[in-house]
This record gives sequence, structure tokens and C-alpha cells, in this order.
Amino acid sequence: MEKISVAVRFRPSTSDPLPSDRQWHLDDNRISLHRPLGTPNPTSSSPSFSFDHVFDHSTTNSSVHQVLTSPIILAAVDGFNGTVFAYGQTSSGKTYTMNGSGSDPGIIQLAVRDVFEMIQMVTEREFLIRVSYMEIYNEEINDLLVLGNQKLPIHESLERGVYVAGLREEIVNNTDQVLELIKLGETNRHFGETNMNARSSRSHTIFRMVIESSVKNTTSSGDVSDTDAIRVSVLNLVDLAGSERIAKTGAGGVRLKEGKHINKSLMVLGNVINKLSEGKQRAHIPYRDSKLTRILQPALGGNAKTSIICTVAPEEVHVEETKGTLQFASRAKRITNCAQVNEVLTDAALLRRQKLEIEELRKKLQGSHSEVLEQVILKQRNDMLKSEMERDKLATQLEEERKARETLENHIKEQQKKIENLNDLSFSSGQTQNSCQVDSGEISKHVFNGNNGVQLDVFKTPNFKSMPNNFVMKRSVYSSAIESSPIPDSFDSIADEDMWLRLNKGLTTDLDTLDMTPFRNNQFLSQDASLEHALEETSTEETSSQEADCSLHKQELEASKEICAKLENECKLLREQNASLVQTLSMSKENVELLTAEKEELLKNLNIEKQKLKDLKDEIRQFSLAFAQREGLLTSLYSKSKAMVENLKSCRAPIPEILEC
Ligand SMILES: Nc1ncnc2c1ncn2[C@@H]1O[C@H](COP(=O)(O)OP(=O)(O)OP(=O)(O)O)[C@@H](O)[C@H]1O
Repeated sequence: MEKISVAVRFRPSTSDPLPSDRQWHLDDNRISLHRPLGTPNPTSSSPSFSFDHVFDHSTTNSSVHQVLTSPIILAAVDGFNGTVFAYGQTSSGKTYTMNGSGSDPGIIQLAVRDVFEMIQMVTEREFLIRVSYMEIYNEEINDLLVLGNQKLPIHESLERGVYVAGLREEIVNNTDQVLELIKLGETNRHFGETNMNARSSRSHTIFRMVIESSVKNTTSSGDVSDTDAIRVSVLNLVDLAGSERIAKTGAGGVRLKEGKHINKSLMVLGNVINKLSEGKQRAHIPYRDSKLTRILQPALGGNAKTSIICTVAPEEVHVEETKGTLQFASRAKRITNCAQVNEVLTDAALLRRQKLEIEELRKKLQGSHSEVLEQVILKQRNDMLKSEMERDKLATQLEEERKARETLENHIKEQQKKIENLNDLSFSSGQTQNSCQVDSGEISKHVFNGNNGVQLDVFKTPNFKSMPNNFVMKRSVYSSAIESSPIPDSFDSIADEDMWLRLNKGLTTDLDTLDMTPFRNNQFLSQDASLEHALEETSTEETSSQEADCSLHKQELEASKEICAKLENECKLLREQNASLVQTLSMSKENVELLTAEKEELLKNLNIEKQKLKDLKDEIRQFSLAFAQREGLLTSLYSKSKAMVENLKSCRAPIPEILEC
């Protein structure tokens, strides 16, 4: 952000001051109006003013340029827009300042010379300079370089901003070429004689230089960098028509009409300056109220470095107009512009940058796609591992269940066997009981008969051999009953039952190996029968309990079978899931391969495009150079031809046919 630079320039007086005259006093950069005898005028209507620069009547154009406009020219060569305009009442020296005289070249000439000198010094860039020259006459835009190219419209576009459509732009290569064009433009410009100025500008003129530059030898790597950008800056050098009082200028007819247009457009300029000087954000600035302000819009509060030279007449007769100019200048001083280097991209560079952007986006897209794929694959792998672990766990559970089932089955088998055995035992014990009853009858019969032979039969060891298993069971029950049996009277050679029990407690022994007393034997037999009965009862209880156990185990087995079936189903599902995951994984891999192939193909195409672009750019550069040369030649030929025609006309010599054509 920078303020507009404002200078005030006093032209030399055209008449000697009278003693009664108020006079402008210049002190450094301050201006104040003094009464006769040099005392400052104390009235508030004539305050003192200060500006960036104040030039007195003796200052040359060259000095003004040095101080005020030279920095703007330098900035324009660097790519900043620049505008210098001269503002002031009629006959105050605007045209003199901008166009100069034979001995004192004006700002325009000096600026043109500076531009070419400066671009010579910038060796690392190549420049293309175009110039145009237009006037706003009676609120119409005319091309000063092409006769008849008049009433040009103002257009606006995003790329070019506000521009005059159809305005001729000449490509120029040196100062002389430009000066020739300016001379040509001057001949087409509207001047008129008024009471105030014998050669009064009746139009606002805008001499414009468009300075384009790019870095020489741009990189061939195809990378887009700052070197691909082209700087395009516009330098406007404006000579405004002067505000005038009709009474003073004595204008009438055409001059009056011109004067009205001039004053109106200057008033709009004043309004724009006023609004801008207020510094209100978002305030409406009436740029569109005149063609002048519309064209100068970037220079007024926009993207440009701007200097205003306010020219004033020192004579007492013009004091009010001078005050008005100084007030205008004071307001303009408050305006802030925001200049920046204007860089544009060539079509080729734009295309290249866009291609790169697309490529970057594509890479990002592919990157993100492959990242997503990788994540999917990772997730699938994790899922697969999880399901495998679950499957293993389930398989282990299944195995355990199987083992448990087998154990249960074995247990059940054992239980069943036991039940069968118990059944057998109860059956056998029934038989044994019967046989015992028969034996005891026989015994009693034999005992009562007193038959020794029979006695021998009676003392025969009972036959338990047919149920050895049952005997073990019987023995255990039997042992508990024996604990309370009385001690036998005599032991002799017969083994005592208690002794036997004490000695053989819990052991399976064949009773056939023992000798027993007949009484004891008999007692044993009767005890045995009761024991058999107890045993039968016990085994019935045990059987029923074991049957209950068995049914419980059966239920458990059924439940276990169900769990097994469930687990098998889950296992099957997991296997299926696993298979589908493997399939998805392989599909993802295929996708990745396809994308990689596509990417490679795109890269190949991109390289081909890059090469094409490079070739195209070379062609464009060559064409531009050839075009510039051709334009230069044509312009100089045109200027020369025109000069010859003028010469011939002045000599009244017949015009050669070739030139007439
Ligand atoms: N600084 C100066 N030194 C010498 N002569 C000057 C100076 N300024 C102006 N003059 C002379 O004053 C006269 C009027 O100047 P000029 O035509 O430049 O005024 P102007 O402001 O352009 O007027 P208009 O608005 O009518 O075109 C001219 O003859 C010019 O040579």
C-alpha cells in the first residue's frame, strides 16, 4: 500500500506581477499565498499546502522527471503498473510538462528514453514493448496512431481488466520509433485556440506503453517456475485537458461544447479523488461516470504506482483556479494505491502448469486409492488372521468336546457294564440264596439225622467260584458286618473269621483255601444270606442312582453333541469367510496392478505431452520474434512512407503511384 505521489509545478509567469498582487510563496514543499509585501494571507480561505514535491517556474522537465516520474518508469520495467498524469487549469503547463519543448523534452519523451535504457540494463530478461496513443475527445475515445480509428468502446474482461477495444498497439524496439509514433499521434490530436491558450488541448490524451518481459532461456526441464511467468505492466502518461472558465476562455460553439465535456470529465475525476481521499472502505467510487476515470481506474486506488503533477499558473488572476488545483492535489495525496507486479502465464506455461496440477491431483488420487486398497488389504488380512485364530480356538474346543464326549461315553459304557454286572449279581444272588436255602435245609436234615457222611457234605466250602466278581462286592459288605462278630471260643487249626478279616481286610481271597469250623461255617452261611439281601438292596439303589447318572450323562452327551454341531457349523462358516477374504485379497492385488499399469501409461503420455509443449513453445517464441521484427519493419516503413508523402505534398510534387496505393 502506498500513497499517490503528488507534486505541484508552477509555470513561469506570463506577466510581471503588480505591487497589489497576491503571490504564491514556495517554501521547500510548502505553498502559501502571500499578500503584497510578502506577509502570509491569514484567511482560512487561503491556507498553506504541502506536497511531496513543489517545483517552481525554473524547474525543468528533466528535473521533474528525475524526482517524480523516473521511479515509476523503473517500477514499470519491473512489472508494476504506473501512471503519471498532469492536472491543472487550462494554460497552466500540462502539455508543456508531458510533451516538453524542443529544448526541454517532456515527461513522455524522457520516460520512453528511460524505458529503453532500463531494459537494456536488465540482461536476464527479454522485453516486448507495445505503445498506443489515444485521446478522449468529447467523451469519445479516438486512436491517435490510426486516422479514422475513432469512437472506440471500453471493454472489461477478467484477463485484461478495463481496455479500449480496437486500439492499435504498435510493437516498438527503440526510442526513435516511439518518438516517431508520438509525433504521428500529435498530428491527430485535437487542439484549439482559446483566449487562454493559443494551442489548448481539447482532449485528454493517454500515451500508453505496455511492457512485457520474460526471463531469457527458460529451463528445458519442463518444470514450471517463476521463469515461465510473463510480466505485463502498463505505463500511462496522461495529459489532461485543462479545466476552464468559459468566461475566461471565451469559448463558444465547438470550443464551448469541448469545454463542457472537459469540465464534466474533470469533475468526475474530482469526485473519484474525493471519494478515494475519504478512505472509506466499500464506498462507491464513480469510476464509470466518465471514460477518463474508467480508463484510469487502476491508477486511482488500484493496482498502480501513480504520480500526479498539478500544474498551476502563478498569476494573481488565476489565484482561485490555483487554489482549486491545490485542493484537488491535497485530496489526491490521501489516496492509497496497492501496486503489485503483474505476472501472467503464457498459454503454454498455463497448459503445462495445469497438466502438472492434474498430474499432482492424479497422484494424490492414486495415492489415496492405493492407500485405501492397502488399508482394505490390511484389514482383510487382519480379519483373516482373526478368523484363523478363532477357527483354531474352535477346533481346540471341538477336540476337547470330542474328548469329553469320549470320556463320557466310556464312563457311560462303564456305568452300563456296572449296571449289567449289578443286574447279573442280583440275579445270581437270587440263585445263590435259593441254593443256600436248599443247602441249609440239607444241612439241617443231615445234622438232625446225625449222619457223619452228610456232616462232611455240610462242612463243604460253599461254591462261590461261579461269581468271583460278585464276591468282591459281597466281601466289602460282609467285612462291615464281621467287625462286630464275637471272638470264637477256640481257634485250634481252624482259621478264625475275624482273624481272617483282620488279616485279609479288603483283599480278594479264595475262601476255598481256608479251613473253617462247621459252626462258624454255618454261621457264615446264614450271615451271607442276609448280606446277600443287603447287597441286593444296595445294588438296586446303586443301579437306580447309576441309571440316573447315566441319563444325566446322556443329556450331557446330547448337549455336547449339539455344541459340537454348532462349532462345526461355525468352523464351516469361518472357512467360507476365509475363502471369500482370500478371493477379495487377490482381486485387490489385481486392482493395484491395473492401477500401476494405468499410472505408467499416463506418465508415458504426459512425457509425450511435455515434449509437444516444449516444441510448441519454441515455435511460439520463434514466431513472436519474427512477428516483432516484421512489425518493426512495417512500422518504420509506414512512418517513412508517411513522411515521404508529407514531403511530397509539401513540395506539391506528384505522388508516386506506388505510395498512393
Ligand atoms: N514550465 C514551463 N516553462 C516554460 N513554458 C511553459 C511552462 N509551462 C507552460 N509553459 C508555456 O505555457 C503555455 C501553456 O502551456 P500548456 O499548453 O502546456 O498548457 P496546458 O495546461 O497544457 O493548457 P491546456 O489545458 O489548454 O492544454 C505554453 O506556451 C507553454 O509553452
